[in-house]
Amino acid sequence: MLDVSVQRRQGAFAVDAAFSSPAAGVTALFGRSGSGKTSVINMIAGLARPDAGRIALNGTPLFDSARRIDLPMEARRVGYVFQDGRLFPHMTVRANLTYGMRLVPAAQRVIGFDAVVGMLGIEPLLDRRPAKLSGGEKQRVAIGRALLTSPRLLLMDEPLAALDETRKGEVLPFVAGLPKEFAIPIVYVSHSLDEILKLADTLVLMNAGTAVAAGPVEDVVGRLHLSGALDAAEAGAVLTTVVEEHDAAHHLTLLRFPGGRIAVQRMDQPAGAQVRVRIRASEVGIALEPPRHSSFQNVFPARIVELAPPRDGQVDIRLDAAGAAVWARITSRACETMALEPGLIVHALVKSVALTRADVGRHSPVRADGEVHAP
Ligand SMILES: Nc1ncnc2c1ncn2[C@@H]1O[C@H](COP(=O)(O)OP(=O)(O)OP(=O)(O)O)[C@@H](O)[C@H]1O
Repeated sequence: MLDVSVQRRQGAFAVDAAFSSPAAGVTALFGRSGSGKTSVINMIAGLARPDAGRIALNGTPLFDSARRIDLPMEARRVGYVFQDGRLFPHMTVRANLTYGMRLVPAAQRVIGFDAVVGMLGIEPLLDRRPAKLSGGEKQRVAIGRALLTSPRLLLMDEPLAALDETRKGEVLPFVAGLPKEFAIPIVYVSHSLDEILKLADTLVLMNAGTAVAAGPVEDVVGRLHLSGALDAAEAGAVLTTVVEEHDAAHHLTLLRFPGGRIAVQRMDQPAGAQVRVRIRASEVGIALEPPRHSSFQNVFPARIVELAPPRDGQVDIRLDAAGAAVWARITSRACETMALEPGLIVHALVKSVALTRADVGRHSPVRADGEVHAP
């Protein structure tokens, strides 16, 4: 486990955050700009000192104010990938990669040069200098450099933020593969739910310096809704599903979850693959009877769990579809006309055209022991 409980005042801003996450897979630190995400990972890395608190990795304290423990950065064995890579400009890619590796005693080096270079596909770049690399290539080298220090924990601060969509798409699969390839837990700072959907096992929600929720991504995203941490347009749910089949003629992929089937824009994942799909509340409607003639491709029964207070004439409603949380957003007028209330069984309607590739991410959860769940 990674246990973090830190307090630190920096100017007018106070961090007072506590959370625990499995020391396996990817833990995303998510929240608005200025919520304290970077401050927290800087304290884990040893770049910033908490005023008080404790940080421990698998029971080993990295910092403990009560016991006066404050391991220097190098003794923490934590790798750090910054937004902008920060490669040494005067060194070749090879020299950048081996720089960190040499600082680690040979006996502690558990990750090999060839394995990292192969996994990140950077072999053709080894003799170039950073100025001759694209943004995505630089970030892959920065990830490689951090990995070659054989860290016990890898911290990544929005490593894709400086990249355009194409480059993001190029680097993201490498990041997603790291926990499986190298069994290193990752703490990943992001304010993009799309990235989190594709990468993270655990989600820690930061708000105004505090960790307001922590847990499996699906659970926390469902709760994010009412926390004010998401813009209204982004609010919704994340479902874990399995690819059932492809409908090539209609350019759709059919996903199965305990509550039913969902058709999404055609994706490349094979049948049987586990994928997550993000369904925004604004894409979900409610009917009292299953519609007989409608364009909605996705209709499944669900029970109303709670109704949020109306805002600007709209009501967000949490539904339970065979254990999966789904949010619907309808007008308060429709809500009144239909006399919706907790406990009522209704039918959720979701437009397939709304569910694009950006909303679907392959995801193989990592267990606490580092094993990756099949499929
Ligand atoms: N050294 C410092 N001294 C004073 N204030 C600081 C210092 N470092 C950060 N802050 C303030 O602390 C707050 C949290 O900053 P932090 O960088 O941790 O947020 P963040 O969630 O990572 O934001 P972003 O998503 O924009 O990177 C901000 O208000 C910032 O201005």
